[in-house]
Amino acid sequence: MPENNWSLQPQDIFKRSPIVPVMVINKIEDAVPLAKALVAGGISVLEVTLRTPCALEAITKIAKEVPDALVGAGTILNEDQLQQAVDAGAQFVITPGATPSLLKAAMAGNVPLIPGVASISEVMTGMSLGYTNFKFFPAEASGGVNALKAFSGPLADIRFCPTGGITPSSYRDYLALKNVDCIGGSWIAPTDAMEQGDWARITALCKEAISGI
Ligand SMILES: O=C(O)C(=O)C[C@H](O)[C@H](O)COP(=O)(O)O
Repeated sequence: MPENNWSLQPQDIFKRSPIVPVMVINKIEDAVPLAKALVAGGISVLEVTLRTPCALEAITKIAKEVPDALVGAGTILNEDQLQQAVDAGAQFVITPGATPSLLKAAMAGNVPLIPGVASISEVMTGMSLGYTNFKFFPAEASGGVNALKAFSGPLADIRFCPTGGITPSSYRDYLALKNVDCIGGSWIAPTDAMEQGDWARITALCKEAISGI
């Protein structure tokens, strides 16, 4: 297996928080209060999706101003975005899918990549380049809990963070799987709570989710 020069190992990211909020930040002023609300609720691994114009700036601010959080960039689709996320201060990078060139570029850098996969062949491509930890996306649409159970036979040493379509009523079923350390979801950081500046509600949602595990 190739060695990596990453500043942080993906297994340490996976073990740090059982729930990874998928964050869509529309207003830069929301970035730090949102991150603080999540950390206050016991969730400290944060995925900021690069789906909004202020996402990179949000990553920079959270990395500087919320030291208890581990902030990563999501929705990375190519090497340019990978570089932008690294330059913004992302501590890890997470993608919905993966190309061999993106996998190779991240493996040569210092910031860990969690590649998105939806099939065993995609996992095998990642494994051949040294990857062991993957985002299973879109989890529910790609077979959900049953698919991950089936993956655990041939892919016994591979760890997954399922994301996509996971809800407050299904996250425990995923976390109970032996090849799952953490799950991703947007329900924990709802847009309406952010719009209302209702940070207490977000903290409460985190606490409720963590206490239910
Ligand atoms: O933008 C990305 O890179 C993504 O991977 C998409 C997110 O993971 C899903 O949007 C999760 O959202 P929910 O299904 O609402 O929990």
